[in-house]
Amino acid sequence: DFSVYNAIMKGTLVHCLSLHKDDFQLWNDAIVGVSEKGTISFVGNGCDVKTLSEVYGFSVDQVTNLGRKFLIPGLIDTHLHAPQYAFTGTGTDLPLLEWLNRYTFPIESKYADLQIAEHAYTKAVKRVLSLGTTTGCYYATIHLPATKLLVQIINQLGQRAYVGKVNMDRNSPETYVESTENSLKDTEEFIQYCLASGEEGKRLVTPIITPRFVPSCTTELMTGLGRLAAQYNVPIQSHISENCDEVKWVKDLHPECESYTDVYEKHNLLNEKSVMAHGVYLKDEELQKFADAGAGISHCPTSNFQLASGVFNVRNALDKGVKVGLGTDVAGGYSSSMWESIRQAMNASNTFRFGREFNSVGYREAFALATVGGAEVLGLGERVGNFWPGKEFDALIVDPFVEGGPFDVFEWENEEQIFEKMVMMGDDRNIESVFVGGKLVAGTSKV
Ligand SMILES: O=c1[nH]c(=O)c2nc[nH]c2[nH]1
Repeated sequence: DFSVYNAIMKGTLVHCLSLHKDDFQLWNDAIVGVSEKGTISFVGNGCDVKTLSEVYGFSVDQVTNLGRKFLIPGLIDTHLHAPQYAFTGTGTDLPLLEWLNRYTFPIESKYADLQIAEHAYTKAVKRVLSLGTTTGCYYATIHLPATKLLVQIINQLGQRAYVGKVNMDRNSPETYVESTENSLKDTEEFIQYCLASGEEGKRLVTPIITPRFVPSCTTELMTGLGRLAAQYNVPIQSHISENCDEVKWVKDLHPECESYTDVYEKHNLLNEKSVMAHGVYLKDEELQKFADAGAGISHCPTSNFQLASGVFNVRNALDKGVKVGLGTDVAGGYSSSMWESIRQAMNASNTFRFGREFNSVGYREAFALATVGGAEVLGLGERVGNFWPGKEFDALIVDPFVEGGPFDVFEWENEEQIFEKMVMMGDDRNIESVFVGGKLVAGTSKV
């Protein structure tokens, strides 16, 4: 059991104080102190190590020198489906609604079997941790026992997470559907199970209410889930406006509502604790409702490209004051790597400037979306996302010079260029250590 409690590290620190591109900070020779609780006690300039050692009461030889390795915040995946991990990178030939019926529902229905769940969930969580995802916002399946098991696995492996038991009581296959009553009962039991697993503030896993999307939930179910969300003061996640056929279907199902956003709003499922995935086809008035409600969007560009859903305009949403984070959306997304999501977010944003003024999300902003952006969307802005003192030490040690790594570094390149290469070309070979709350959860630590 390795940890960096009570440790002091010197290295190149890269993080973002906010989503604004001027709030990107890269400090050569930074010093980061981690408390005995695994939180960040201070951040300073390595040139002042002597003064810092007097102020914070450590001895200079206690400092671990990481050399030219980077110290960066852990990545935050605001949308992924744990049961779909097993078929990531396959089933790339169908649009959303056909893809759900052909590939997704048959696989998810297998998680009634706890052996399958244990095997696949363990692989999924280990994989995303090794890629540097320190917080994941997960969908499980409709099955209560397997969803509880996912919580246990995440707790054992030490990841920070939101986990939702999926709710589906209409328009679903016979083998993968539940009654409204059972759906609500199991959801409440799941919430209580998670909340009982540890004290607020110390628990790694938070329960999240998870109506799959409007087409698979009746009004009665959505109303009940809105009530549970309020009663237990827990977050909510769902999908919204991902694909044209889906948007049209929701319009047909709910002629009484003005928009897709309005359906969630009318069922008390749109508030400052909501994380809605995709939002590709949201109209400006709907984005305004998001901004007014303080609801967040999980932008999942890898998935939007793979399922040919459409392209979300991040810049427009940010300009409207909407909170945005990034998600892999495994397995709509072909990669469980948040590094891929960062790159695809840049590509997605570039499509809006073909032949026009340069206004895309660059690598600094995309990195910010994957860290501070995700933290805000999940309501964890006070606890994770960057190296602000007092926050949890959810961090990665990244080695851009690793033997056999995915890119080369040249003598004339400066630290920012090297970091840019990491963002654009890096992978788990470069990730030496992954810490959650100061605890080593993947990789090896030489600290
Ligand atoms: O990308 C997606 N993945 C899913 O599993 C899903 N369910 C509803 N809508 C969805 N979109």
